[in-house]
Amino acid sequence: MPTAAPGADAFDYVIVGAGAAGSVLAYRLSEDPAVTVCVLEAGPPDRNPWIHVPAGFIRTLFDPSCTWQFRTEPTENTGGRPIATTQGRVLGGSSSINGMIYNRGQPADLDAWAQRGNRGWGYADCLPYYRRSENRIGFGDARVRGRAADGIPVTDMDWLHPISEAFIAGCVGLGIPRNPDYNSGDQAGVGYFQRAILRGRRVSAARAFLKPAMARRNVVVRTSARASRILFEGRRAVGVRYLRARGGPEEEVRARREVIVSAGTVNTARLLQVSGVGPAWLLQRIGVPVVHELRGVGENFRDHYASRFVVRARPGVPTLNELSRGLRLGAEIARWALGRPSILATSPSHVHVFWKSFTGLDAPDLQCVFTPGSYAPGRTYVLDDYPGMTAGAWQHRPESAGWVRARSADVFEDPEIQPNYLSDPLDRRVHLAGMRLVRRLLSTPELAPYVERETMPGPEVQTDDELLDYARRNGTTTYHLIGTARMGPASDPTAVVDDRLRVHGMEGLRVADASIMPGMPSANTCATTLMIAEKAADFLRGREAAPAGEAA
Ligand SMILES: Cc1cc2nc3c(=O)[nH]c(=O)nc-3n(C[C@H](O)[C@H](O)[C@H](O)COP(=O)(O)OP(=O)(O)OC[C@H]3O[C@@H](n4cnc5c(N)ncnc54)[C@H](O)[C@@H]3O)c2cc1C
Repeated sequence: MPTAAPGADAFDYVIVGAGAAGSVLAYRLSEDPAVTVCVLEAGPPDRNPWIHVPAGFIRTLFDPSCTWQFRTEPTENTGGRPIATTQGRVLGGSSSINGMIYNRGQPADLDAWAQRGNRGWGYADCLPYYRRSENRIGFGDARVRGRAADGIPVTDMDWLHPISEAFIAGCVGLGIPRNPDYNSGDQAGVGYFQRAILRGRRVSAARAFLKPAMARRNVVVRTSARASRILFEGRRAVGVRYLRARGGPEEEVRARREVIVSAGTVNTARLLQVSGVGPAWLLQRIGVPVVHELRGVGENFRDHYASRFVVRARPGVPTLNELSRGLRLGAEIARWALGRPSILATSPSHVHVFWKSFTGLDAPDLQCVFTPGSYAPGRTYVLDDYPGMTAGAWQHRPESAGWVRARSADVFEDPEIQPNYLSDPLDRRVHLAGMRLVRRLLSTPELAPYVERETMPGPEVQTDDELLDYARRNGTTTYHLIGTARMGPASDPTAVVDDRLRVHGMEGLRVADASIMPGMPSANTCATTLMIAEKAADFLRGREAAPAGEAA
């Protein structure tokens, strides 16, 4: 039984991770002035100015001072390449470095969670929590969209490019309807993305939720505090040990009520493992005594794997590539400073297409994205020095699953991350259909006036084998990591948390972040993570579930 380290202090709740989920939890739990909350965050405060300028995404992604520069294990399906699955390591977590897209997915995603035995997680049950965490500014059905003053602002794209308009018109010409609100519960169609951007600035979960929480007297946030171990008395979590630097002295904070792990899909699994909760064989391998065997910890890892097509635009078309250089960039900066629409305040993807890999499907199984700019071959987010446009596609709900496994008990050593991208035959089939759809979307008569030629993969790549070979050698993550502490009933031997997010077999320990998702939403993952944290806050506060919303 661990004894309190010198200087240990105690709070009602200790939250590990000030990311998307941790920020919401800190805000909601501290609404009760009678409780105290401590948040441990491995990264620094979010003072880096590039975090707050939406276009700064390109810079922060590669900056190790505010990111975990994780790499996956190479496989044949990634052409022997490791893939950079970078995550945010800063206040706001990945919501401080992400693409800012707000996308809830499809009602059926959540209904499938409920069908797996997770009571209270159907779409109608979750809808009030999406609404609670959102402040939709713009069009939307009031029964579905949230207009909470303290929610994350979700605005419409305000910088519209003629190429994007032509791309959308081309999609409509192919029979894909224009969708006025893909977050309404009816996702199919084409249109502009909605974003967590307000008045030209990114609104991370830290800005929306953590900062207001920090203004309260009952919240303490410790930055550069990397949790190294959850402390247990028997099966009960009683606190957390953390390190300020590798090899430094361990400090300790005690939890009177509960420890909540919100460290993100990779780090949550790793922290549970190094604390003795996980597959016995793995704990033995890394030399950690077993507190409780749970073989699902770190398993069921999923991500979206995307392939992108690049088209060279006709000379003279001012795409993002030209607008982000020289005098034109100066003009864009001036527009941004004046609060006018500017490329500095856009999300990396501008247009969405949610569509089907074959006709006859009930709902889209593909997400396609389009941007009137292009990136240099093999280099993520470095713009080409000629006019270009990019479209990509990924499968909504991949079957391929992998794992996250600690390599040692040292939380400064990156864990093994194996997503097994494209390993399931269905995923390869849907991925191929997505690539062929993207090519069709880039070949419409409406877009033709802007198109010179396809440069990636290029017209010589035509057969299924050639396209898959291109996907294997050039595909990338979309950074939507989920599933390593999957929610499910105790009868499921691979479940990690129950439907109130309590870790099976333990007391005083919950997980609330993207890792609990039992299946991949048909979407980018931040909106659903915020919803999960809102629900977790109600569980922790012993509140009745919010009345179920309208099912779509
Ligand atoms: C580059 C990128 C682009 C993305 N684009 C989008 C998008 O456009 N739209 C969308 O919906 N989703 C997007 N996502 C995904 C989305 O941001 C995540 O799903 C979401 O942030 C997950 O929230 P989380 O709370 O689970 O983890 P995170 O937000 O990653 O937060 C986890 C926090 O825990 C901290 N932490 C980890 N380990 C420890 C430890 N041991 N001790 C203390 N603190 C610790 C981390 O530093 C981090 O701050 C993107 C993600 C990335 C990385």
